[in-house]
Amino acid sequence: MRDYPQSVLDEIARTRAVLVTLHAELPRWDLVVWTAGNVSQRVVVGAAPSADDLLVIKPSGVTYDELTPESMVVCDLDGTLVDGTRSPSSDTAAHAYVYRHMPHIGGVVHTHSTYATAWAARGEPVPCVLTMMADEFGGDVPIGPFALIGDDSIGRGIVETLQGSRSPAVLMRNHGPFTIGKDAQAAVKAAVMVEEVARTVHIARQLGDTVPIAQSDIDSLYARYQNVYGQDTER
Ligand SMILES: O=C(CO)[C@@H](O)[C@H](O)COP(=O)(O)O
Repeated sequence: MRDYPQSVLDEIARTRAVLVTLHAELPRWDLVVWTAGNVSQRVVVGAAPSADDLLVIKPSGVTYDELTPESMVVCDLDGTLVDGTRSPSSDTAAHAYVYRHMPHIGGVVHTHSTYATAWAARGEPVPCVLTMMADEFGGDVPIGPFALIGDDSIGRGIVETLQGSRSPAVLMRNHGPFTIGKDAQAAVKAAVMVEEVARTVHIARQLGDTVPIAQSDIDSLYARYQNVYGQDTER
């Protein structure tokens, strides 16, 4: 790690602390059990995001209450360990692939949250029938391909599915949700939101047919939420 400038080392230390807080959000919102799931954040090494960047991620198989800044693992974007006393998450290759191929993405989250994973088990996209879905996902929550862990397959499935979508979430078939964002906090928010809408639409389906939203309305809602919501001009 000594080959990196102090500014990068400082950002790594800050990111390690941020990731402890963000990992705690997964059990807080009932998105994981035991050691399932993981959160990572990109650390930009040069003047702009590139394949030379680093990622910080949780150690594999460690329970959430044991996570500390020091336990967080640093890898390069080939998934090779750069700094850490434990093995990196078993999903590190998937996170690294996303960062290599989506330079605008700064955070990746994976959970096994119940309702989103149930949709993944059925291989059916969550239809955009809620204004909240239009706001957050700009349309349906897509299904990604079945992919075995251990190489670039999961990461490739995430990127191939999301590159053409406004959604920050993909339901990898038979596995569960992966979410992306400008940073890890944005990706954690998407993980919370995808479980919420997966649950609501599931319950709606149990009560009867859902009613689609016109594409023009989805586009209008998405544009407002992404560009106006929460800003001073909203008030
Ligand atoms: O989905 C998987 C494995 O298929 C992972 O999310 C595990 O559930 C958590 O693995 P670690 O991050 O602890 O290695």
